[in-house]
Amino acid sequence: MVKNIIVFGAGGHAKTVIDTLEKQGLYRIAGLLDGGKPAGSVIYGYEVLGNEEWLADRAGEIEGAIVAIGDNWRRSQVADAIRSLAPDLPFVSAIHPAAHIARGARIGAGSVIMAGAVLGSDAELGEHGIMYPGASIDHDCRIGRFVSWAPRSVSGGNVTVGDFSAIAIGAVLIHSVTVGEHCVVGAGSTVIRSIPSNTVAFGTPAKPVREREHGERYL
Ligand SMILES: CC(=O)SCCNC(=O)CCNC(=O)[C@H](O)C(C)(C)COP(=O)(O)OP(=O)(O)OC[C@H]1O[C@@H](n2cnc3c(N)ncnc32)[C@H](O)[C@@H]1OP(=O)(O)O
Repeated sequence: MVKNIIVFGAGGHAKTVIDTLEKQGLYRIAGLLDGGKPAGSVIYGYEVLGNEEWLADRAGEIEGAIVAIGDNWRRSQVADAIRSLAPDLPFVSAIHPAAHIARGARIGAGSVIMAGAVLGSDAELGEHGIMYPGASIDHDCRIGRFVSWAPRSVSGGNVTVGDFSAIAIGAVLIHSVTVGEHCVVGAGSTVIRSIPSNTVAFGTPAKPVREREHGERYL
């Protein structure tokens, strides 16, 4: 049965999540919640109903939620707020029918996997992960929570990426490297050696460039 869900966020990233949900065809979008947009605005035919507080009174009418915010740290803050307002509300994942999910792959709740993305054999994408179009995570990778893979970023097998890290557009991670937590791997970089947590790294080969605070903007 089609479930009623709420999408949190009404910006550019939300448009891609809405498109993915529509193609997936499993959920009915009851509306959008975004404190930064006037209530009553309409995006792709879906109304902005208010901010997170809207949920407090109506949690019973809603069967699922997804946070459609591209920034990993902001997405986690909104997910935490939803958890405290509606602890029993499950997060759903948006998976495009043109994505390829290999045998044994596991997808954490609240994730978004867009068209042309590939999650490889026995690979694990943690909760609230994002794989943009053409992103590819190969076999046996372990990807933490709130990690984003920008368009055409790719990894070899057995790669580990810690929570909250962002792999930027077109980056390449060779097999078996580890990227720590709260890292940003810059656009077009080639990671051939592991990157410690809380680091911005870029270039070919990618080198640590500076340390990074939790939640520092990168988009
Ligand atoms: C659907 C979507 O839109 S998904 C999102 C897609 N976008 C992305 O993935 C991009 C994410 N951002 C990046 O990758 C950025 O390059 C970052 C965050 C890693 C670095 O950004 P900043 O720290 O702001 O670096 P800034 O732009 O100030 O550049 C500082 C220096 O580093 C260089 N530099 C920055 N990024 C890179 C890079 N990826 N590769 C090589 N050199 C770089 C700059 O040329 C500059 O060099 P200069 O001082 O000699 O002029």
